[in-house]
Amino acid sequence: MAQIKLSNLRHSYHPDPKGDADYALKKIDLTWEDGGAYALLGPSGCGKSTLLNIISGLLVPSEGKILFDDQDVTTLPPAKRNIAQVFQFPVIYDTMTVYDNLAFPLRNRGRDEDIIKKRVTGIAEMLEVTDMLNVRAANLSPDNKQKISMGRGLVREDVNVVMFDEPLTVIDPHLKWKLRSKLKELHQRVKATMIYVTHDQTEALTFADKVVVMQDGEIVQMGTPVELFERPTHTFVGHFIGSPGMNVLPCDVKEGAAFFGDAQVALEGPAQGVANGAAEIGIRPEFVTIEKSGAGVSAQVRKVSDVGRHKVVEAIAHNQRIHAILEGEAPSAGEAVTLSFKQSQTRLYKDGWLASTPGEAA
Ligand SMILES: Nc1ncnc2c1ncn2[C@@H]1O[C@H](COP(=O)(O)OP(=O)(O)OP(=O)(O)O)[C@@H](O)[C@H]1O
Repeated sequence: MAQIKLSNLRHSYHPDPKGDADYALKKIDLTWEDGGAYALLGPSGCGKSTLLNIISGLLVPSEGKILFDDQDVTTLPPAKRNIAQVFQFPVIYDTMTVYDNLAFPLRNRGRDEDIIKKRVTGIAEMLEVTDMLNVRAANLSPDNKQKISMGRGLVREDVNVVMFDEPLTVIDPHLKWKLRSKLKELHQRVKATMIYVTHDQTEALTFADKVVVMQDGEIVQMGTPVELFERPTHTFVGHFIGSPGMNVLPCDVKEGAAFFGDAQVALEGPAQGVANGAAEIGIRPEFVTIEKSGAGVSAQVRKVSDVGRHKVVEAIAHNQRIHAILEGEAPSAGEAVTLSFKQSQTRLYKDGWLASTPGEAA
């Protein structure tokens, strides 16, 4: 196992990159601690595979370094990096038994059969595939094949990192949650450094202790699932995480106070150093309350969706769509209402980045 450090990393697929727009990875400084369970989360095209390929050695970055503990591996080929990878589609040998598939990475490294047996049966037990050990892999269902593929990634005890690249793509939706929680349990037992790449927030938040959120070649936040939910440091994180995501509303800042339309909105705390002019208010739907009348932002209900555990209300105010999550009774579409935002959860963002701090507002 190892700590993995990415230092001043940039990557461009252009032969002669000019500006930031030519870089698939803009500037990455990041440390993955030894034994951590990480998710790398972001939309399609944000640079996740590029970053993964740089860590695995399939790609040499245009600039910067990769360190495994203190060893500089920037130009080392994949075979010399001692990593395991689990891909979107199962990588297993159909003609071999499940046992031989799991044993393969160890036999490849010349391990004793005694040790192999111990590791293979241990991993099989964790994955709940012991009864399949003598079955030929060709006869397995797609999700069992992917389980074995994961097992092959986890069977070696000497890897620096295990990387999962969208490993649940081929899994039936009703089995996804099962494999997701299995993987989390495996991490707790195996204690290897794991990086799980996905564009699915549920997968990222259930698997990882820490989630790295990427957008457009940049890391916008690294934090625990709770941190990402409670204090998104960028509006992209607020919007991308949550269902529905954070409301991001244009506002006007005057001497540190934020105005949405003509109403002042009380912020969580001071927004020091934010110049007068356009900015954004961020408030999660969980912290928007709706009253039939009273003080607050005047709005009109556009739609109410019953999603089982709660209702999601979509209201319009100053031409902006605002979501609220309600547990009890909800208003009807077309009704005039007033919205209020829980002050301690109302944040100010400037140019996308968090600009308010908790405490007494100015
Ligand atoms: N081999 C390549 N040559 C040129 N451009 C590339 C190459 N691979 C990726 N890119 C570009 O680099 C950017 C990042 O792509 P990358 O595949 O790393 O993103 P991603 O987040 O993994 O997306 P996805 O989830 O769709 O795989 C994109 O703009 C993509 O078009």
